[in-house]
Amino acid sequence: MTEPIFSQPVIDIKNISHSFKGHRALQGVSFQVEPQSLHGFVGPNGAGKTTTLKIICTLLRPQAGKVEVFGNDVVASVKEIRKRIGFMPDHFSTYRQMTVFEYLDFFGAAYGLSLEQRDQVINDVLTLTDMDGRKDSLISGLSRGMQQRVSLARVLVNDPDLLLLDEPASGLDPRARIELMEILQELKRMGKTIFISSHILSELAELCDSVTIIDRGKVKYSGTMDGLLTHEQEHPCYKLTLESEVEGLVESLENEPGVMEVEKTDRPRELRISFDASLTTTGNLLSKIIELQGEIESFQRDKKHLNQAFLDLTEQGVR
Ligand SMILES: Nc1ncnc2c1ncn2[C@@H]1O[C@H](COP(=O)(O)OP(=O)(O)OP(=O)(O)O)[C@@H](O)[C@H]1O
Repeated sequence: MTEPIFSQPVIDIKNISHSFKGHRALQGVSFQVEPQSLHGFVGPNGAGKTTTLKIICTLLRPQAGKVEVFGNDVVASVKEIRKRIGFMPDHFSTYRQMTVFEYLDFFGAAYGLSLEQRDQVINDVLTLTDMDGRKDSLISGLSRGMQQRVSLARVLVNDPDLLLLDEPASGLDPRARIELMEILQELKRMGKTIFISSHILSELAELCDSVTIIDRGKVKYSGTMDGLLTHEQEHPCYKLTLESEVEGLVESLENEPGVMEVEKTDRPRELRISFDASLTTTGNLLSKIIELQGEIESFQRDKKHLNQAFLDLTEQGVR
């Protein structure tokens, strides 16, 4: 893994507020995004995600507060910032009657790349987004998942250090979603910082290192994913996979003090166990499982449980 290039936060938001015709879309929002991290930005519809993204990528000036991207002020250093970021909006804009190559070539030219550079860059970004074979396809004929990947390829044309993605997974089927997440992980490995908005926390839980949760224009949490778990950790939930079935294990665990629920998941030999942390510990649970002759294959925190944390923090919760 490469060492972080920047010691300062890539995005530093200090106390920004923004209103539209008297409606307060953002109220005193502050948070930071660390270099080379995958940072989730989660909130229900209308929470203020797009407004914040637009401010970060210099499309909207904050009415109060200060935003720095790579240490540059978003109001004073628009050009410097734009050179280093790539913004992917939540909808595919026009250009549907172009081929994938024409579309990327158009943006490459707009970024001032020469003909030779464009050929090279377009091949690279199509390989990265797994769209090699689709160079000559019309954009209008591509599936939504493929259009999202072309949109991502477009964002990569100027080799940005920071990617800002507005709801990139919305409307994608599970397979396309997984493929997109894999591409984002690869981009992170390449040293890019990725800021990704979503209204579904579970969609980002496995992917992101850190997360900011926003609701009705106010930040409810900002920090590591694991920190979010500890933040709301009164009733933690773990997934247990056993080497082999153990008869009566579910019932025995359910009778343990502090255990709230034990349920079998769709996967073979996998159980989901939630408990009251003030009454028992993971150590107690593991001891009990071993005592009952359970051979443990894996025992890990269930990140889907994060949805509960999100519901606790926001009034509307996840859809
Ligand atoms: N141009 C605008 N004019 C008036 N109101 C606006 C404008 N843009 C956003 N808003 C309002 O500001 C609030 C925040 O909107 P924003 O689009 O930032 O939320 P969001 O979290 O991105 O929502 P969604 O998930 O639905 O896209 C909403 O109440 C929205 O209606």
